[in-house]
Amino acid sequence: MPHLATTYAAVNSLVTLGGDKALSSINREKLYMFLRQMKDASGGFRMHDGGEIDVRACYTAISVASLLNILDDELVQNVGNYILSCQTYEGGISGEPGSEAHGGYTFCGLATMILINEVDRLDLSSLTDWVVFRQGVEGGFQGRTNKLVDGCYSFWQGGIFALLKRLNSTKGVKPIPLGDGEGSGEESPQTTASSDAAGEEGLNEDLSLGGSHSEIGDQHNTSSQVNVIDIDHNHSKGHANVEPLFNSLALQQYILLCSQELNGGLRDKPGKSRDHYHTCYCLSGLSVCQRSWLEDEDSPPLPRAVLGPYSNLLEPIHPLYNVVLDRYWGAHEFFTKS
Ligand SMILES: CC(C)=CCC/C(C)=C/CC/C(C)=C/COP(=O)(O)OP(=O)(O)O
Ligand SMILES: [Zn+2]
Repeated sequence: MPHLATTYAAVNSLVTLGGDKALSSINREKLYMFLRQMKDASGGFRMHDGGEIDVRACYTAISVASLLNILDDELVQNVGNYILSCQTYEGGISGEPGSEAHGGYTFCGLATMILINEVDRLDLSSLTDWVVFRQGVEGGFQGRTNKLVDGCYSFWQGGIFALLKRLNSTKGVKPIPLGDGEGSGEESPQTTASSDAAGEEGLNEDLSLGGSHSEIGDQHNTSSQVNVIDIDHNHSKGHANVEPLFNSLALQQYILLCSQELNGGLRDKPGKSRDHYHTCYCLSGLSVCQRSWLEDEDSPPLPRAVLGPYSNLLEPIHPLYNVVLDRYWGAHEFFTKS
């Protein structure tokens, strides 16, 4: 049975492999049809035929569609309303309406809202307030209030900071219209999340977030205002620094010293076993954390921002999709042309 989680993992894996052979092996027409079949009348998505509707399904569907350049109005319709209905009184986002705010779903919800260009509809101030209190004394993040820290939240919560930082950086999200170019030039509203990260040098410079989606043939209606962002890493502006809204060195300490298994691989916490899931999300969390002082993602972090030897520095990732940044650009170019 096709499933959105495995679809997301497979597409990200192929993008990570990169190259024409891997990228052209994805049947985008059939994948688009699958995504349409998973779309629910509520606006949300199901994980699989007859499966659960939740924020993770919305993210995996929209992320894959965006990465493959098959995102259109039909897929986007009412997703934003569904995600909004999951933002809780605490400020974070739950898996389904009425559930508890959780880091995994908050990342998924925030990233989805950015990808569909509706992030300004969330209460970003209370979301920021919620996430800044999720770092434990151990240095790692917990997924939800009063729970234990766990290495995988280094990305789910740490990735939220990476996204908020870009939204906060005065440059905002530049809408790129699909199809006929209608609506171009409009700036989306700036977010008002905590401005603590601002105030340092370089924050008034342009970090445009822009991208474009093309159609697969004439199949999809892409005529209206479906927008997407790409984080533009092409502006080199030296070493502008912003203070992260969490303790970056403490998180790196937790990942490297508590989550790392001496024989290789990473884990939730000492006493737990290593696995691929925690290895992936601890490393992605470490990568965004090492760059949390940087306003400009294009320049390398200063040595003091990287815990331990500078050889600990990981490849940058794209924080919306969680793929190595270089490979994201390869896929972006490939699917923009084809
Ligand atoms: C794209 C993708 C794979 C998204 C998944 C997002 C994600 C990690 C969602 C969290 C799921 C969940 C119910 C965790 C609680 O488990 P728990 O009660 O064992 O953990 P906790 O005590 O830390 O809350
Ligand atoms: Zn975990």
